[in-house]
Amino acid sequence: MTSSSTLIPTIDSLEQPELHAALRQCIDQKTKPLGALGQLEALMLQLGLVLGSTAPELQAPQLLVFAADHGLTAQGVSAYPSDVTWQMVENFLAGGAAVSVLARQHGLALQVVDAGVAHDFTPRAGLVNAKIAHGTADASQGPAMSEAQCGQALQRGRELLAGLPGNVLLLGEMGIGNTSAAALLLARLARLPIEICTGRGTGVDDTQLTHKTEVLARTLRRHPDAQTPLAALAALGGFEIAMMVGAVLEAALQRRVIVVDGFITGAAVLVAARLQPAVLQRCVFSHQSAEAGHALMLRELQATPLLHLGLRLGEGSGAALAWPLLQSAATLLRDMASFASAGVSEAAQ
Ligand SMILES: Cc1cc2ncn([C@H]3O[C@H](COP(=O)(O)O)[C@@H](O)[C@H]3O)c2cc1C
Ligand SMILES: O=C(O)c1cccnc1
Repeated sequence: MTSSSTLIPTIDSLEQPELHAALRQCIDQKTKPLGALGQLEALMLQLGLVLGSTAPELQAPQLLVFAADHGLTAQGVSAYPSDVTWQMVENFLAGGAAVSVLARQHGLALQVVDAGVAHDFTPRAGLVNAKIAHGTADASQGPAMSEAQCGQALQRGRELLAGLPGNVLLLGEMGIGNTSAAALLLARLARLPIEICTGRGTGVDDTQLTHKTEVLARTLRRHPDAQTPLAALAALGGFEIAMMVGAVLEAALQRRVIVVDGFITGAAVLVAARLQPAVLQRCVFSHQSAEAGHALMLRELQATPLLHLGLRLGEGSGAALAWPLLQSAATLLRDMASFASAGVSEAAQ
């Protein structure tokens, strides 16, 4: 594998005390009671800090849906067959999936990245071929991917960002079995019991959930040495997750706003944050998923999600749904009058 210093960029902390003070002042001087825009005020502040302006403009938002298959599905950890991964990729490209509809509604440029689907696609517009392999190996039997493959996925993820227009990246994913990979990464990197990290994913019943949890517990025991973020990613992760880690790191380096979706995109952000903690300054957490481990993951990341809609879909659907809130935050910051400009009296005393 290429040395991790070339794979992993250094993400500097956004230390900008003057801009921070200017943004706080700007937000507090808007014509509203102090703090009255609630969580949107934190978002306004964050967008200003990431984009380096008291009048930030969100430009050409790009939604990338990273797709891959998982060898662990051989152990019966999902309610759906692996073929759904490539079939849903076709559905994304045909414009019929939930994320396709939402991206169209909101004017988000959508591309599907084949990070490692076990299927050969016909090349076409909207589909990026970044296939590392036809699915990972079964992580209950050995490492999901080699260190070299993990490095390739990180590198490809970084390269995808080069030349991508705009200043916002929205994350999405598709991969039958990937709630298992995400639960394994959460358990290992946050040192949490696998029982509380494991959820129903596509909707496994009680018996299947018990089985899934046993498989994941066994898989963790199979990889006692995979303790660092990169070792855990290679042993337990997936190609779409590894490629998202690279994309998140590069997007952070380029000072893009990163809109995180649910449990699986969150797992990629968890790995990236363990490598370079300052990536979190650039991340907006769109929603809290109904997937059991997601609340724990968000707590681990000290993240406050924007929406609580009981979604458990993935694809980037939550990120797309939260997009109008980011637009509103940026527009309010730019266009709202101040007490002085509007001639409105400030608080008494
Ligand atoms: C039709 C269909 C569309 C989806 N879109 C996203 N997922 C979601 O479900 C999968 C993860 O759940 P598990 O770990 O249980 O397999 C991922 O592909 C995720 O994106 C879907 C799942 C299905 C069945
Ligand atoms: O939270 C998610 O992103 C999620 C949950 C269940 C299934 N697929 C994705």
